[in-house]
Amino acid sequence: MKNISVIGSGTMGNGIAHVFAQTGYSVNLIDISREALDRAMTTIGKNLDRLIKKEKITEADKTSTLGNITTFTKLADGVKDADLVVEAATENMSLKLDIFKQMDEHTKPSCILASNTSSISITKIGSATNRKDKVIGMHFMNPVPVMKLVEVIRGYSTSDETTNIIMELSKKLSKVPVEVNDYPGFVANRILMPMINEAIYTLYEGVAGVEEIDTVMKLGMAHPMGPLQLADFIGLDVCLSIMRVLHDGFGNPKYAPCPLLVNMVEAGVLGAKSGEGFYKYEAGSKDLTVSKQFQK
Ligand SMILES: CC(=O)CC(=O)SCCNC(=O)CCNC(=O)[C@H](O)C(C)(C)COP(=O)(O)OP(=O)(O)OC[C@H]1O[C@@H](n2cnc3c(N)ncnc32)[C@H](O)[C@@H]1OP(=O)(O)O
Ligand SMILES: NC(=O)C1=CN([C@@H]2O[C@H](COP(=O)(O)OP(=O)(O)OC[C@H]3O[C@@H](n4cnc5c(N)ncnc54)[C@H](OP(=O)(O)O)[C@@H]3O)[C@@H](O)[C@H]2O)C=CC1
Repeated sequence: MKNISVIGSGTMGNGIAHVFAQTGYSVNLIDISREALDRAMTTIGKNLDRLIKKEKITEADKTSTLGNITTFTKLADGVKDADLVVEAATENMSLKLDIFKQMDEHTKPSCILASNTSSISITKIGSATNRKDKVIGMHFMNPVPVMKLVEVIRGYSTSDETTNIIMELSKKLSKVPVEVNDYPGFVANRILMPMINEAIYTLYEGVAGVEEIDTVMKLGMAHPMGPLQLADFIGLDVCLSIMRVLHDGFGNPKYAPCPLLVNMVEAGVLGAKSGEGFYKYEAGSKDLTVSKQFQK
């Protein structure tokens, strides 16, 4: 396996492109938006600079990593030589079905088609292709260059061969793969997202404020980030999409998304990527200030 294409260059796509390129793979990074691609290359450059500062890599490593990445705005051009495509576009079922249909048309028949989806059925995504055995979930965690886990999700028809290739490839990226079956939210978000949703309900019901909720979970449970800060970090739109997949998939009211989460997403308040969520985010500042909306 030599050529990797990554579709979507947002929060996750840039990190996935980064780790493949740093491991020596040739990466085609594809997004519909040229600005998103430019932003992604700037982010990858900054994250490589962090590693240089910590003397983990050299300037020459940075140059070769960036040199391994080529950007494209047309899917057909970016995937034609791929041995593996990792789709990391917006968490939306119809969008993913359309992208997988296009991937199936424009890639070599031997190419494996993976999705970084947080929760959407790999079996359903596979149904948009004529190679269901080669469709798999390759779920990286955010921030991709730092987090060790890759959740590898087998769809109903995913072959042993495809699963083994992706398990071994994840190890080559210095990650730890864990194989799971294809049910809503898989394992990671079946457990994480109801906790985040419950933290939002706790705020919504006035049990405690933003900082208090996050402090309880950071100091009481040794979480590196409180659940509200983590929701901002993941993206509130992504959190809402995942809760909807759990709610629809299991039909159990315990997964109903908190109305406050729904309202925030409808208002375009999406967390760190939009500059505001439960906290305010200013470019270049590491300070965390609670959003005006939630100040006492
Ligand atoms: C929604 C889904 O489907 C699945 C998901 O991804 S759920 C989200 C999973 N992720 C988490 O739970 C993350 C929780 N948060 C954390 O682990 C930490 O807060 C964090 C790693 C993000 C930052 O850690 P921190 O100690 O506060 O900050 P900081 O000291 O600056 O960074 C720690 C390390 O991460 C690196 N880092 C931090 N943010 C980074 C980023 N965005 N990209 C690349 N590297 C980053 C730093 O360079 C630093 O590296 P070293 O250990 O080599 O020094
Ligand atoms: N955020 C997280 O913590 C995690 C997210 N995930 C999953 O990763 C995937 C990506 O999420 P995330 O990176 O957060 O999302 P972002 O919104 O940050 O990025 C998605 C990117 O995909 C682009 N895009 C939309 N449609 C297309 C298309 N047809 N072709 C190519 N690119 C397209 C978007 O462009 P535009 O902005 O112009 O629409 C945007 O640049 C989702 O499936 C999500 O569930 C998995 C693990 C963690």
